[in-house]
Amino acid sequence: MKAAVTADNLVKTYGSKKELTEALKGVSFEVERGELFGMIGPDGAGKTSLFRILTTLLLPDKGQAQVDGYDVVDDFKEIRQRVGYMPGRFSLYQDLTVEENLQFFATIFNTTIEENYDLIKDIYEQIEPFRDRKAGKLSGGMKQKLALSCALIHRPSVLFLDEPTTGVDAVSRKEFWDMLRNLKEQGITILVSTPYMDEASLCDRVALIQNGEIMSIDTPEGIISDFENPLVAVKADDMFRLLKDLGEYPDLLDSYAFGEFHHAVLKPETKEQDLKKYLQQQGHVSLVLERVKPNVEDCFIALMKTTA
Ligand SMILES: Nc1ncnc2c1ncn2[C@@H]1O[C@H](COP(=O)(O)OP(=O)(O)OP(=O)(O)O)[C@@H](O)[C@H]1O
Repeated sequence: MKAAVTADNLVKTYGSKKELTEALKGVSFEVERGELFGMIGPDGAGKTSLFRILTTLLLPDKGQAQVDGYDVVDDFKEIRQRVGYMPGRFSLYQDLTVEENLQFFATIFNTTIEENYDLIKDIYEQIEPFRDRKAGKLSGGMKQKLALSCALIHRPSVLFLDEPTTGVDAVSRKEFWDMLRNLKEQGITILVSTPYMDEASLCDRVALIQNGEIMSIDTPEGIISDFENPLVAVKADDMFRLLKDLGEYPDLLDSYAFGEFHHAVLKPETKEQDLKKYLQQQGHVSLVLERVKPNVEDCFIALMKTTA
């Protein structure tokens, strides 16, 4: 069976020669049917450009892509019937009510709410009590649920969600990922983009994207297992001076602020105790230094440095 999505060397540039932005610099990847696939990268990495190409809203300059077996340029009409797309800024009609929005999306896809209600039931039921409220008057979490219901109402086989959890509170974010897992169980292939590295662990596989290039594609566990060097978390009273002193330690590969700690990547074979002694000699007080397991954000930072 063919993959749900195949991208082969996609290139997209904006602007003219004077001011050229290379949004995608030859992006290739595949998503299997039924996968929950995360495209993870910061603002400006190229995620929106990529999703727009795959949903036939933007033409690539070079390269090819297929969605559900159809070519994104030649077969755009077929693809539009088969994909659901939830853009970063929800594509809701603010002046229409919840129910009118859903009705509208059902009508343009030549279907009815009733026909596919089983697919959206669990999601839509949560906002149904507000079905007469204008979309513009909904909370962020409710808008997100309505936008997802609208993107699903024609029962797409591949669903593209562009930064669906950006600016959404932690509880709604968690609920949203639970909804995605339920949809995956119903056989829908899902591509979701996010700038939140902690959401990587919720995907089957992820691609880490930066500056229009995919740096790595793997399961979240696979990405983490590629991080081979010892990693320590360090904190002390003077965090600013601590980062500076870490930067001067010869057996360190990298150091960066990480929440309430700094993370320090040691050269292989380097002993944490030696680093601790060095920092104590530098006069750091309330020093805490502990070996930690890397997470996807550490891997992203390490890959950024090696591909820069
Ligand atoms: N219409 C456009 N004209 C010029 N430059 C653009 C246009 N759209 C995007 N870009 C630039 O292309 C690059 C990739 O943008 P894109 O929106 O695809 O990335 P992104 O990862 O989705 O980030 P964001 O979350 O900020 O949308 C950025 O440098 C952006 O400024």
